[in-house]
Amino acid sequence: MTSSKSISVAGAGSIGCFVGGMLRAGGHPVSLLARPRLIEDINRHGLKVTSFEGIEHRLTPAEIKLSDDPAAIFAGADIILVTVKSDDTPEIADLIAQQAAKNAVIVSLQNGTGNVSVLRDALPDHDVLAGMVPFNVLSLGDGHFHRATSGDILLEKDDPDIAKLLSRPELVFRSVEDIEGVQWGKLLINLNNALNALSGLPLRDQLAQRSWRTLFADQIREALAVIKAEGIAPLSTTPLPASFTPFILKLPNALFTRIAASMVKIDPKARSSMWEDLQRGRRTEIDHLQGLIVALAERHGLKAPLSARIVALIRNAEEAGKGSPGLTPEQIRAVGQC
Ligand SMILES: NC(=O)C1=CN([C@@H]2O[C@H](COP(=O)(O)OP(=O)(O)OC[C@H]3O[C@@H](n4cnc5c(N)ncnc54)[C@H](OP(=O)(O)O)[C@@H]3O)[C@@H](O)[C@H]2O)C=CC1
Ligand SMILES: CC(C)(CO)C(=O)C(=O)O
Repeated sequence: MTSSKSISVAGAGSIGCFVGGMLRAGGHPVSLLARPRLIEDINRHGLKVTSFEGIEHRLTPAEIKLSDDPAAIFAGADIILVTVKSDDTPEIADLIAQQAAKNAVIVSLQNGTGNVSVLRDALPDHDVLAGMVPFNVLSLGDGHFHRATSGDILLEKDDPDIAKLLSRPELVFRSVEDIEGVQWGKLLINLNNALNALSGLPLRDQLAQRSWRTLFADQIREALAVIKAEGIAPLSTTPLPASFTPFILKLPNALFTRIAASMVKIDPKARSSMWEDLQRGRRTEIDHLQGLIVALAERHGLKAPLSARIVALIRNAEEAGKGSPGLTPEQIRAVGQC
């Protein structure tokens, strides 16, 4: 493999634009499959990628290929990064199947645990790799995408090593042996996406409050029991084992803040991707997060009342279409006395 690869982003939004922009700044030719409104934004303002540590790159529209036509974006791609929301994976997989060369490597950079099997089923002739993005990216408008928390992108081990090829000091990709464990570990962390979306608070303000962390911890405990029944061992992406996370979350504010600060950097603007979905009136990924826990609980004859409650509250918020309902942890628990 040569060092510069032609990279296509399948579904440019927060993650696709940030990762795509950083890879372009690192010298790879990058093309983005995007909606017309985003193409218009980037054509007008350029693509700006920034990060909480002070990184900033500005790319002119001439430096990045943009189109809403999958044929124009996927033909000639060496690597296709899938960055659509989970409900859109079947559709994007079909578009890739129709337009991409067979030697294109497909990398899912999505949350949830089911996207890679959807891609593999639709793309049997392709090498499909699982990936996991631990950090938060905000779409700030006018073609500006801001990375608001820390962490390296983790990829399933492959030969040749795609992680090594894509990695650069400003955006590290690392290959890991047990990507499935990592995905399940991330799912536990993503249980807070819905809480953050329901709260309407920036992540840092939300997690600074013990009552929110306790609710998050209770959800993790409920999910861990279900995941264990499924025979899965989730892997933590922090130095602490996944089973330890609820204990840390329940610590008093000052102690929690000190421990959390040593593990993750988080700037005041960070919010979950589900909050962004509610704000924009889009369908969320709730079925792939708490919804999956509820489905697995049913399969094993277990109960997951807290997850079920949160699914219902997110559904209500999606239907209302008014963004975050701004609930408190007490209001969330009171809905069903959890
Ligand atoms: N945002 C974050 O901070 C993080 C997100 N993730 C995960 O990464 C994945 C991507 O999330 P995120 O970047 O936030 O999602 P976004 O919704 O911001 O981006 C996906 C984009 O793809 C577009 N899209 C979908 N289908 C097509 C198509 N056929 N042609 C052109 N454009 C298309 C969507 O448009 P439209 O909305 O109009 O359909 C949307 O703009 C998710 O699984 C998420 O959970 C992981 C870590 C952090
Ligand atoms: C914020 C983060 C990184 C963890 O909740 C995320 O994965 C998301 O927003 O989807």
